Amino acid sequence: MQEKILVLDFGGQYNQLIARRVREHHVYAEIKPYNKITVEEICKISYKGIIFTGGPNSVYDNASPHYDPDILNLGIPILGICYGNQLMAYMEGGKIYSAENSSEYGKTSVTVSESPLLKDIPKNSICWMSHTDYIKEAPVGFSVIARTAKCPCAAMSDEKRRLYGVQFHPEVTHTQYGKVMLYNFLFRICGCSGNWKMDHFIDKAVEKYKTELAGKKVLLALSGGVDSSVAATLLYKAIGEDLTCVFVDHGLLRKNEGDFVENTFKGRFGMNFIRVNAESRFLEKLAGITEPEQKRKIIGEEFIRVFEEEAKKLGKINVLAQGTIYPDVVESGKGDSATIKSHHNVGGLPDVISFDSIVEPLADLFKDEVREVGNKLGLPKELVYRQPFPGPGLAVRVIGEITKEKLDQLREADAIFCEEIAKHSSEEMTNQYFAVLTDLHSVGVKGDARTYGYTVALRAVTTDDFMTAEWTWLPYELLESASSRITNEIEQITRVVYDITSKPPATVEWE
Ligand SMILES: Nc1ncnc2c1ncn2[C@@H]1O[C@H](COP(=O)(O)OP(=O)(O)OP(=O)(O)O)[C@@H](O)[C@H]1O
Ligand SMILES: O=c1[nH]c(=O)c2[nH+]cn([C@@H]3O[C@H](COP(=O)(O)O)[C@@H](O)[C@H]3O)c2[nH]1
Ligand SMILES: NC(=O)CC[C@H](N)C(=O)O
Ligand SMILES: [Mg+2]
Repeated sequence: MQEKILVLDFGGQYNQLIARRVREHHVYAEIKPYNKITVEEICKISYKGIIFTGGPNSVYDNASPHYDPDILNLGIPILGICYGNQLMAYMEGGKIYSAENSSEYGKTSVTVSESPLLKDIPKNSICWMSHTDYIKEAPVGFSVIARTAKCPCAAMSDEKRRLYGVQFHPEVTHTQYGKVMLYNFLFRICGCSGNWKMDHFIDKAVEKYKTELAGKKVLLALSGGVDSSVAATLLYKAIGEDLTCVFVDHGLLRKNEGDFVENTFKGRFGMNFIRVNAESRFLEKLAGITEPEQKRKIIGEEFIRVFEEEAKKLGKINVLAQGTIYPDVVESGKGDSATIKSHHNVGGLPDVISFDSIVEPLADLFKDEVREVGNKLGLPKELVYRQPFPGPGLAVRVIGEITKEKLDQLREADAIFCEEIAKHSSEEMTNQYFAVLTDLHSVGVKGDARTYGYTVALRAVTTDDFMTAEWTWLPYELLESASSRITNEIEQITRVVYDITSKPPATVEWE
């Protein structure tokens, strides 16, 4: 029988990441919402282990999600992460507090003691935190097995009952020994053997869509980014000529991007390709709008209206396909997860759509898994390793009201920053980099005269899955030449700052 791990979902941002990390150890993992599976069902499936995820709630709120206490009596090893850890401590009689200065976000030094969960991990290392509440006293029967400066119980265990909890996130790569901890849990504690292999995702998907979409025509929203290009190639393999790719130039693209996408796709890969120039209608709809969520919703709706019009022109097309990936879904708020931002292709979709169905072949995958699929499909490297670019484009990088003039300035600033990164051969250091036109004016002096112009923020991040990220330590010389060129070459920009915030607590984009 196939070994399985249950990931019990309390609404954390990293649930799919936990499943994926387990997958990387060749153990199959299944995610279930905490209230959608009973203890009897858990017993019947005979899971090798259970992982409680993090979540946005506080355990002492009566309305917060709780598990059935019998779950601890099944004899199945359990690992609680963050909220899952706090919940286990709380329900077993430990003390959970929240204090103004108890929050920890991002990289944190942790000191561990001996435990099967922490085998082969040095006494001092770095873990990744994202919490406000903390366990002040572990429950009776549990020992404290890790501490940080602010967290008196950063990990706990009841070895006899094989119950473990960690306050930090072993599933994110920034936790130095997270992978080892999960290995220890799966192999030393749950006794897994690791015989599961990632099935041939491509073959399975192609088979599935061949059947599901037989006789149907599909319009694929193609941005020229990694995700939709991979989705297009996958669907083209399944349905060939019945696929039409529509690329919308909404006037919110980077410098020369529309032409790049058109030149890359037109007449290549054999796919039907249409470019729609829609700048004026997008800018009209966005005029005067400053609130980020409202911008995203307007763009999400306008995209769909364009796709509907194109579908009508082409005859009967009932299916819309998008390159949605898992992080788009989770940040838009799903189940018990908090809404961080409505990605235009998920939370920003309008309620009424004329397509019968939406197909998203990559919705369970992370960016780096999508790239792996792209490589296997033989897509060119410059496409597979393109840095991501959000569907709402520069609309979420012009803070405040959007105007064509501001967009043009930002396009220039962004192009200069990108050129300088290339000139300093720093592309390998960073996974995404761009300029933001802030809404802030500041006083400057150019040619002995007073100026009062815009402030541009530069952002570069290092990450593999875009769920968490660190700001990139770009060389000072690069930052200096980018700043000097931007303020010299673009008259209205008088100040340049560099964003040094990790995710969390910030996000990659500013809006
Ligand atoms: N300009 C566009 N024209 C048509 N469809 C788009 C456009 N921008 C985004 N989309 C659709 O929205 C989806 C989500 O956008 P997103 O930017 O997350 O993905 P992507 O552009 O495919 O990849 P990447 O994350 O690498 O930029 C895309 O996969 C695509 O289906
Ligand atoms: O298609 C998209 N539609 C959106 O609305 C959107 N918002 C953010 N992003 C991209 O997602 C990654 C994570 O970004 P955040 O930390 O800002 O959420 C980063 O790579 C962002 O560029 C988006 N992509
Ligand atoms: N990431 C989490 O699971 C956070 C748990 C809880 N909401 C806290 O802030 O402490
Ligand atoms: Mg994109």
